Amino acid sequence: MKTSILGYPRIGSQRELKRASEKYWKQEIDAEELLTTAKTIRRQNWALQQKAGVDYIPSNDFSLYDQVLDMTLTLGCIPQRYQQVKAESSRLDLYFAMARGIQRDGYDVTAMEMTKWFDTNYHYIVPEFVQNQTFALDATKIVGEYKEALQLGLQTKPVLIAPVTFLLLGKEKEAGFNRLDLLDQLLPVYFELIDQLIDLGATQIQFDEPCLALNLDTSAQSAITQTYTQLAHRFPTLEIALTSYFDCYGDHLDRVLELPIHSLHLDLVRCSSQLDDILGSPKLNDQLILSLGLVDGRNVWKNDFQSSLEVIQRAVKQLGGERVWVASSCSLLHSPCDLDLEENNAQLPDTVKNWLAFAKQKVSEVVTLKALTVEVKSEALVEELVTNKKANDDRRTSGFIHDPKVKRRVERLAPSHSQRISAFSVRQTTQRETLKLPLYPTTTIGSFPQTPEVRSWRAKFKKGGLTQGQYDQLLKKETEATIRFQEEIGLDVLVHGEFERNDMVEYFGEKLEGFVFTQFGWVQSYGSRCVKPPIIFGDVYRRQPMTVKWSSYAQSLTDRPVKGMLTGPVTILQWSFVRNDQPRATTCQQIALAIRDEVCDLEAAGLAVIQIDEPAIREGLPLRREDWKTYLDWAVEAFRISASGVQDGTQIHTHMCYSEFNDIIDSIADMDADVITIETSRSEMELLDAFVEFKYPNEIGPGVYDIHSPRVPSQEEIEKLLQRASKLLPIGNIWVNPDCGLKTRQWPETKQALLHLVNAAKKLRKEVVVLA
Ligand SMILES: Nc1nc2c(c(=O)[nH]1)N[C@@H](CNc1ccc(C(=O)N[C@@H](CCC(=O)N[C@@H](CCC(=O)N[C@@H](CCC(=O)O)C(=O)O)C(=O)O)C(=O)O)cc1)CN2
Ligand code: MET
Ligand SMILES: [Zn+2]
Repeated sequence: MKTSILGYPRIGSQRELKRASEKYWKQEIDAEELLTTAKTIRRQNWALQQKAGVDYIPSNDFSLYDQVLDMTLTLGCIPQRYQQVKAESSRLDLYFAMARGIQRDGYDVTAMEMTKWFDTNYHYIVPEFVQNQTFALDATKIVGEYKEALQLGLQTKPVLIAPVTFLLLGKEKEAGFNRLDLLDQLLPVYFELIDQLIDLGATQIQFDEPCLALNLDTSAQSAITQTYTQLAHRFPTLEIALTSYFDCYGDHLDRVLELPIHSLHLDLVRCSSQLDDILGSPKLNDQLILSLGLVDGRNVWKNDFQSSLEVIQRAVKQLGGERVWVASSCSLLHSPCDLDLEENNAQLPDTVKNWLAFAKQKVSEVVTLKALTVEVKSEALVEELVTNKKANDDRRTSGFIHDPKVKRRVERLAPSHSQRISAFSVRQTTQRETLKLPLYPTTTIGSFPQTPEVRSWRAKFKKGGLTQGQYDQLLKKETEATIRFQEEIGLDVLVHGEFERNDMVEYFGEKLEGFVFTQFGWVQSYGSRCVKPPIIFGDVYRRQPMTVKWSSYAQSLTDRPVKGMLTGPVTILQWSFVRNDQPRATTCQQIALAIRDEVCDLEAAGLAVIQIDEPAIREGLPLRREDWKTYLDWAVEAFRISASGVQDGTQIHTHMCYSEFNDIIDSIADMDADVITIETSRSEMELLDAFVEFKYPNEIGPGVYDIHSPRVPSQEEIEKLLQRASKLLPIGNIWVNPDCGLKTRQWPETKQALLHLVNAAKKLRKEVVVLA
């Protein structure tokens, strides 16, 4: 029996990589210093897994920004617009230009598109393909990291984003071809890469094909067969570890069982039934190794050894120990690094802490599970089993997590709780009378730059260096300055700026009951950006108003409407680590009721516009279509519960980034928000198609400013986007806004970009008047 880890977090347990890359981008350190930091992290990760006794330790799971972008560069799939950067800059700077865009030294090139990695809060950079796409190998990174590990005496298992998934994750940038048609040209480049790795001594390669967790059309299905047939033919001795995760193989199961592969990985956390499906399948040959993904890479709860051991034993009984591996369910990229760092965390009671395991602990769990299966049980091992059972029993029976009041309120939910008083058309008329906004009303998505100063005040306050009064005073000043700025440039619906929030989810978690927090539980979201998801361990309710103070303060400063700003129930759920002892739908209803109370309190405090952000609603969609309806039903219902406590005149906004809504547009419409602001600018309004086709009835603000890049869009660019939107949507329904919040931006670029945005809206208003 062997143990295997699919990937380890690469930000460093103290976010060393984040700090180094941000310094590099600001030109405060040179490439060498950044690369040294990266190397240290890799070495620590490998050492940790080696010390724990993992058999198959991954390499190329490290990335300076994103593993898909790494593969894009490795395969030489560099879009035309970067050719000049490529010719004139280092590989590193080309890489970052593709990830973030570049607007300096005479360059002005937009970034590549970024989107969600399956149903996670991780984002990858979308490969771009053209009809006459060519590929060319640049093995620098993969080979470099493989050699680096060799020098440390370690033979690793390189991890590759595999060919079919690579193509499917990308996008055709021209009409007239299908990206899967590129497979024949792509495979030889993979072969060349594999040749090099084998020459260096690699015996096993992990081929990540998570597209196998999705519904695939017949051409994608045959692409899988073609790829692995050719690979096996070309490399007869290579141990092909075919890896998918996040859901079952489903319909693809027979196909993958027929592939000439060495091992097949199963995510048994997301799909516990598939082991028995496979063990019972006549297609299972007598050599295939099963990699049992039992240790959850997506959540923070301790593994339940007893039930994992039952699963392992079932597999071993039929296959023999040689054909069974114990593994993490997916890459540990989605787990926080190390629970041991939470030693002095007052916000994480020992009771709850004892129920948790982070990446480092999960590595040990994988190893311990093997030991418990194959070794003669030493006293220490028995002790581990007993302690683990105690922790799991304790969580199951803890009085800490159940609150009858909360459960009763959820049980009493009635259809009227998710229904606004009047239909949208009636509400729109009322809101037009009361809000008196111009055509093309302008607004922002909520947050303004979280400057190092703002973050340092919070850090100081948390450490006791500032009193509550001093901290509030500083935040008030920042809020007031932001209100004044918005008035000055002429925005129509203002926001308070969210300066008091560390993060749009963690902040609400801190205000709600049923959550605990880590101090160092960072998880990469994209590039250098990390989140610290709160942990929902028990029933959720609201103790007291959470945002009313800041919103009403901001409203008191101005005659223009200020938009109250809340995170919606589905997003709070999706971006937290969620208890697994009750359905997610139930936890979501509890959160929805808490947000509903807040919405009503904001209305009562005089806020006429309230935004309930649901950027994660699309991301939470199950990977397989057959599971969509159930999810969408409860997710939309939860949003409606949170939004439906107000009068007709109160305008409810929602906001969603990553707006690939084609398949779920009816559910988006069903949320019935008065206004939805969405992300569209990087895709040049393409993402609006769904709304147009559906004849989406409510108001809509397609983003016209890509806030994920420091690049400032010109007024003309914004006008063009608005003109395009105006051809597609009823003009009276169009809002003008950025793609998303501005917290990651700096003030100078924010000011310029928003000024361009407001001026573009003004220009369009005039044009419409002329036309009329
Ligand atoms: N949860 C979540 N998911 C999301 C988003 C989001 O906003 N939140 N947005 C989308 C895009 N993803 C994003 C993810 C993170 C960030 C982001 O800005 N993260 C910040 C951290 C935010 C945070 O928690 N900040 C804390 C802690 C800040 C910090 O690092 N403090 C310093 C101390 C600073 C000092 O002493 O001066 C430290 O701990 O070392 C705070 O402000 O209080 C970052 O990586 O830099 C942005 C977008 C999708 N998913
Ligand atoms: C990821 S969606 C962000 C919405 C939030 N109101 C903000 O502006 O930051
Ligand atoms: Zn957003």
